[in-house]
Order: sequence, then C-alpha cells, then structure tokens
Amino acid sequence: MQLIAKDSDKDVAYMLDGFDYPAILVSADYRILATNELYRSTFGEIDVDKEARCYQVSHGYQVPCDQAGESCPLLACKSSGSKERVLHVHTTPRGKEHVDVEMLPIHGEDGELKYFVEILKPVHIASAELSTQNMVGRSPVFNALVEMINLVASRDTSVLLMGESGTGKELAAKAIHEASSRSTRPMITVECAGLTETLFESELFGHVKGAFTGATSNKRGLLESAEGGTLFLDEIGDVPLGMQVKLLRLIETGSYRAVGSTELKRANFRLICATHKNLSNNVASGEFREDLYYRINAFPIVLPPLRERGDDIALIAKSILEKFSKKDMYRLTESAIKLLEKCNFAGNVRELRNVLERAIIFAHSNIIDVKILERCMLDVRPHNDNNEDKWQDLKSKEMQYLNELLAFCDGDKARAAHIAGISLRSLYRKLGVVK
Ligand SMILES: Nc1ncnc2c1ncn2[C@@H]1O[C@H](COP(=O)(O)OP(=O)(O)OP(=O)(O)O)[C@@H](O)[C@H]1O
Repeated sequence: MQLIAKDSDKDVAYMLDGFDYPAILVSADYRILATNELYRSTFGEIDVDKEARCYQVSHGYQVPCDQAGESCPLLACKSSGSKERVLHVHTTPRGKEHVDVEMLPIHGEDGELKYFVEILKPVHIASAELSTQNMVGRSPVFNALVEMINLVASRDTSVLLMGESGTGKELAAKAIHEASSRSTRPMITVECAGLTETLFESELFGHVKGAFTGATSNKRGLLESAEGGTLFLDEIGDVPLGMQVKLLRLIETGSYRAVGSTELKRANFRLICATHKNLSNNVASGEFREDLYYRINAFPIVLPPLRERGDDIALIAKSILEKFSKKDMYRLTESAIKLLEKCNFAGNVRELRNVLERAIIFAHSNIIDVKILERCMLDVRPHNDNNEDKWQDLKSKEMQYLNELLAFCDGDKARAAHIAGISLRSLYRKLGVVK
C-alpha cells in the first residue's frame, strides 16, 4: 500500500492490499488517498506531492466525471449508499483502456460515508486504441456494448445479438466466448441462412450411415464439435420452422439424436445467437416460434450501427488500414476522416472495410485522401440531416436504452425498472423475456 494523502486513515488504506485487483482509496471529495501495489504496476505511480483527484488521474478531466458527461460511480455510490459498477475508458501508461470500475462505500462510526474503495479491473474484450485483433471503439454506445458483454460473458446465459448487418455481431460472439470459462473449448459457428431443414439437422446433430441417400458413413454433428464450448447460431431468424422445434427441444432438454439414430446424446454448450432481423416481428407474423424466441432471448444485446459511433469510425478505419498495411502504414488525411464520419454506412463496419480495401487499390502512395475515397464510395452517401435513414425505429432505440440502463444497474432489473418508471413486468415484456 502507498499512502498518497497524509491525512487519511492508515488502517483503512492497508485494506487495499487485500484486493486481487488494482484498487485505490478515495475521499468523498474525489481525492486519491492511497493505492495498492497492483494499481501502481497497472496504472502507474501517483505523484504524492500533488493533490490527485480520481477524475484527473483516470481521465485527464478537470471536473468530476458526471460534469464531463460520463456516469460517476462515486456519485452513484454516495446516493445509493451501496456498491456501484460502471465501465469507463481510462488513460493508462499503455493508452486508453476499457476498465470495469467498482466503487465500494466505507461508512464511519456514526454512519456517514467516509471513504470509497475503487477497484479497477482492466477489460480485454475490446480495445480503446488501434488494434488488429479486438473489437475497437470507445464511443458511449460502444462502451455500453462492452459493458453488456463483460457482464454476461462469465455466465452460461444464452445471448441474442441483434444489429444491422456488419455491426460486429460475430466479433461480439467471439469476445463473449473468449471471456467465458469455456474459452479453452471450441466456438462453433453455424451459418443458418440458406440451410434447408434436412441439411441443418444433419449438420448440427450429425447422421449415421444409411440415414438417407448419400449417407455412406457416420458423420459427427457440429454439436459434438462444440462440446464444452460455445455454439454460435448466426442468422437464427432464417432457421426453417420445422428445425425450430428441434432446436427448442435441444435447448430445453440438453439432448438430441443424430439423424437416423435412436441413441440419445447429451450436449454441453453455451448458446449465442445473432440476427439482423426484428425477431419479434417474425414471431408476430408466425415465421419464428414464440417459445424458441423466449428461450434464445435470455440476454439481448443490441449492436449500434456504425453511423452512431462518432469518433470510433476514425479508430476503426485506422485499425483496418493497419491490418491491410504491409511495409508502410496507410494513412487517412484529416478531411478523409471527416468524410468517413459523415457517411451513412448501411453495411456498417464491413462496408467501411470494403471502402478502405478499394481505396488502397486506388492510392498511388500510402496517403488516402478525399479524392480517392470519393472514387470508391459511389454507393456510400454522406448522410444529411434530411435523410430519414438516421432515424432508428422506436423498438431498436428502446432496446438500446434498456441495454444501457441494465448495464448501468449491473443487471439489476428491479432497479432498472424503477429508473425507467415502468413496472418490472413491463420491463421483462419489453426485453422479450415474458409476454
Ligand atoms: N468494433 C469493431 N472493430 C473492428 N472491426 C470490427 C468491429 N466490428 C466489426 N468489425 C469487423 O467488421 C466486419 C464485420 O463484422 P461481423 O462479421 O462480426 O459483423 P456481423 O454483424 O456478424 O455481420 P452479419 O450480420 O452480416 O453476419 C469484420 O471484418 C469484423 O472484423
């Protein structure tokens, strides 16, 4: 433990050494009073001669987080009197990083809130700086997404990823798998679009020799390959109705039979599904089974469209260029970045990727300017304020709000319902958990 402020209670400060994560002791007026060893090795030393405030050290702000447009866990802790949790992007010696912040209140003898312990767990499922591996971003909507993934990853709960095409649903599924206890086992992706019922069944469950014409030998199914790991059903909305019953039975009983076999096999997997469709509409029209919808929708996560991610567009574009670069790094001029930030990108990150791939072909050097971009963006119109595409439909907007609120409430649905001013039952209904 290192005492930063001389006036703080040493005994309380020594408690920091008991945490397995970086931790600091903070006063009610945001002063950092002490740090533990793990904090210093992860986030760096704090100048003991200066009055360090948590918002200055972690964010470089001159005012507390809530006044800088971010949620402040200390303030939330003060008003609730209990533990609060939030995902922030902090400045670290390695650049900006996502950090899962937990704030614990410490009460004095007479019950007043004396100190706060801030525990800071670095989150590695996404990158807030340039990266060729992870999901990249640090915009508020992206941070809310990372928060949701971080909350659910360690559970075995089924996740439904919803979002327009190319928003990163598959990448998010990988992030959940990799942050889960199943990460040492495989993640198997099943592309549900375009599969007939028969093909889907034999792919997923496997088949025995002679089960149908052409079944010349036993074939193990993808479920067997996913044993102990994660099954990712991409475009779940396209699963044929007949197969939906079999999927429901599999999820409910955890068992299945290979095509042509009577032997009951047990499956062990965590289910993640993705769709770009509005599945509740498909339920209403009878194309998707309602019971299956409620089964797969235990934890819905909405991926925001690229056009809502602000500065992330530049960061993602640079990360993509880094991936494409061989010897020299391709660079975007400032005005080229501004042009990208104004674009609609109906195909989201995938479309941005395609634009940049084309731009590299057109570029004579490693500089990509507006002229080059315009040549390869014939179908990506910059959005203007009269463009109705910028308006999300109400249902998706509501889902995004609920996701962010639930993340803020650490998954506590009763609290979320209270803040939203609706009954718990309405909240469940809106989340699609009950009718
Ligand atoms: N936040 C991000 N940072 C960097 N790259 C991203 C990010 N999100 C998506 N990508 C990239 O964009 C492309 C599309 O992502 P992905 O395939 O995960 O989208 P999707 O939503 O599953 O698309 P679809 O609905 O069409 O299946 C991939 O190349 C992926 O690596």
